This record gives sequence, structure tokens and C-alpha cells, in this order.
Amino acid sequence: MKEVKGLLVMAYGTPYKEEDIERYYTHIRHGRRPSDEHLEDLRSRYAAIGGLSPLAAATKAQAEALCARLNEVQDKVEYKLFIGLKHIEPFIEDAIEAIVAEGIKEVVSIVLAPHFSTFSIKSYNGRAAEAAGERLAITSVESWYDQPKFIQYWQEKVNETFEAMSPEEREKACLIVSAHSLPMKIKEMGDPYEDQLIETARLIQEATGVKNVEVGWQSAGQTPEPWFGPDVQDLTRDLYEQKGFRSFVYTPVGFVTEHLEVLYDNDYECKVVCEELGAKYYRPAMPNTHPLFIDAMVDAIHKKLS
Ligand SMILES: CC1=C(CCC(=O)O)c2cc3nc(cc4[nH]c(cc5[nH]c(cc1n2)c(C)c5CCC(=O)O)c(CCC(=O)O)c4C)C(CCC(=O)O)=C3C
Ligand SMILES: [Fe+2]
Repeated sequence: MKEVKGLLVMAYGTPYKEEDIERYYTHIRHGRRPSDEHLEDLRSRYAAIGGLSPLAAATKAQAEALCARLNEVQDKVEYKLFIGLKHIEPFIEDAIEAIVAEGIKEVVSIVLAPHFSTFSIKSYNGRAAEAAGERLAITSVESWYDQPKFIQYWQEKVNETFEAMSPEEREKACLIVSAHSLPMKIKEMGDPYEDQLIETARLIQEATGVKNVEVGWQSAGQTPEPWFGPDVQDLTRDLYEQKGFRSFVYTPVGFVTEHLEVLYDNDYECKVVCEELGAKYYRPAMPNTHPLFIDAMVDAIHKKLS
């Protein structure tokens, strides 16, 4: 008999229908209802990407692919999948109750986001641990941005994009590696988030040999406190003017699928900046259920359990 373990896959969550937008945004804001203006702004961004985000379906597909692969590559443990979301049902707490109800005692958890930060991975894991209490033994993968197969995924995408350029275009092309911005105050708490993004960019540069690589931040919140910068849009303008780059390749490596931030902040906002400047815009496909990406998470889980 194989031992049964829970596989808890956690992710951000997205509204399932238009009516969910308000409560979802309120949850993101820790229970404070957003202003009508902010709500309208979010509604219009979802509308601009076609109504709703493909994130819900993508998260399910990634979690199922990961569980299937984990069960395929070893035969000691049978993993049973549970999805827990940060800002909409099934919440992380719902997943924990479902695991307990199954009589499962041991769980391995992973978040569908590569970099560790107090605001992201730590809060996902903290909520899972808090909800489980003494009832479950949870082993949590904390970050997997440096998994060789994850870097290899981006290496292949970046190489394909640069190889399709003429040598003249390539000379003036720049790779922009980005993640979701966070308030800079996390640095005072010794948060590794910024360093992990910089290291991701270094690993991709080393693997691809691309000459011009820059780190940027995107999707910062609208609060007066300082957030990590430069923002990818300002960075694009500065690089165009100061370094003469004429083609921009965006790899938002802090995300794993084509959701709101990628479809709007990159494919709309950054693209508009490129069009204004007369520069070329490229955004290679996100990992989704690519086998290299799924295997990178399998490797991260096995490393954590070994
Ligand atoms: C670090 C980080 C990740 C990556 C790690 C991870 O994945 O965990 C991430 C991912 C995502 N964030 C998402 C959506 C949103 N995040 C918001 C707001 C915020 N995110 C923050 C941080 C992060 N967010 C922060 C500090 C705020 C400000 C909160 C405040 O106001 O105090 C808001 C409010 C409006 C706005 O600011 O846009 C929305 C709608 C979606 C789903 C998109 C879809 O539906 O396709 C995804 C994958
Ligand atoms: Fe967010």
C-alpha cells in the first residue's frame, strides 16, 4: 500500500465572474472595501483583457499537471491534490479542512510563485500552518526561482525570441526580467525577494548569453510609500533614450501564467510604451503547464523532502 500524502498547491486566485470582483478586491485589501474609483479601475482592466482572467483555469491545469507528474515519477507515495487560494474560494483554509476531512496527516505544499517574500510565500505558508494547527505535518517549499529546469524554460523562450531577430536588431535588443513590485520596507525585515529576482535575471543571462539584460518591477500598488523600482514602463523609456535599445523582450518571471498583470501590465501598458517610442515589443509565452516548468516544481518538492 502506498502512503497517501496531501499535495497543497496554493495560488493567488481571481474572480470567477464579474460580481466577484468587489469581494475579491476587498479581500486583497484585508477587508477594507476599495474606493469606487479603484474598483472601477480594476473592472476596466479585467474588461480590457476580455472580461475575466484565465488564471482560474491556468491554476487548476498547473496543479493537476504537477500532481499527475509527482505520481508518475515515483511509486512510494500517492499524492492527492488540494488547491488553496489566497483571495477567493477555495481559500487556503478551505483546502486545509478538506485535507483533514480526508484523514490525511502529511502534506507537502508549494505556491505557484517562484520568489520568496514576506508578502507572498510567507503569508501563504503562514495561513496554511495556522489553519492546520497540530492536525497536519506540512512541509513547505519556500522558493524555486533557481530550479535548473525553471531557468531552462526561460532560457529556451528567450533564445527562441532573440534567434528570430536579425543580427542588427539583436544588437539593440534588451531583455527585461521582472516581478510584481512590493513595498521597499520589506528589505528592512531582511526579505530576500529583491535578491531572488536579481539572481533569476543573472541565471537567465548566464544561460542564454544575451548581452543586454535589465531588472524591472511591475504592477506596483497605489500607496505613497516607496515600492521597488524602476517600473518596467519607465525603464523601457529610459533604456530607449539612454542606451539606444530599439527592441524589448519582457519576461515577467515572477508570474507563471498569462493573467491580469501579464495581459494588461505587459501586453497592453508596456506595448503602448514601445509603440509610442517606435520600439519592438516581445513577450515570450509564460510557463503554464510546460513540462520543464512542471518538472522544476517536482524537483523543488523532492529536494525539500530529501
Ligand atoms: C507579490 C505579488 C504577486 C506575485 C506572487 C503571487 O502570485 O502571490 C501578486 C500576484 C497577483 N496579483 C493579482 C491581482 C491583484 N493584486 C492586487 C494588489 C496587490 N498585489 C500585491 C502583490 C502581489 N500580487 C500587492 C502588494 C498588492 C497591493 C495590495 C494592497 O492594496 O494593499 C490587486 C488589487 C488591485 C491592483 O492593485 O491591481 C489585484 C486585482 C493576481 C491575479 C490576477 C488575475 O486575476 O489575473 C496575481 C497572480
Ligand atoms: Fe497582486
